[in-house]
Amino acid sequence: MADVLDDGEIADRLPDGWELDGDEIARIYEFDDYLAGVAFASEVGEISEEQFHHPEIRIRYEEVEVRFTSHEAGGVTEQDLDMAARCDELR
Ligand SMILES: C[C@H](O)[C@H](O)[C@H]1CNC2=NC(N)=NC(=O)C2=N1
Repeated sequence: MADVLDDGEIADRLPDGWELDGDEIARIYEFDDYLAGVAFASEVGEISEEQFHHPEIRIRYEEVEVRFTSHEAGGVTEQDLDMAARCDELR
């Protein structure tokens, strides 16, 4: 099982635009219209299934919030940081 990172390690390595919120990392992506956000959420779902590491995704009008944590490990791990970078690459 992956090791949980401490707040300092996370702060040092969190990609721009992401924030640490408790035992999760989160980012809100903005879009010009609702369906662009829906399409992005679907792409996030696809890479999450590929990596078998799944976020909470909240789709709102013109924005999508993505939140990662490693449930089994009980906090933020390398996998979460990796998935954050992968989500950013979709933009
Ligand atoms: C049984 C467990 O849910 C699976 O091993 C995977 C599925 N996707 C997952 N996603 C996330 N974010 N954390 C997990 O610990 C996790 N575990």
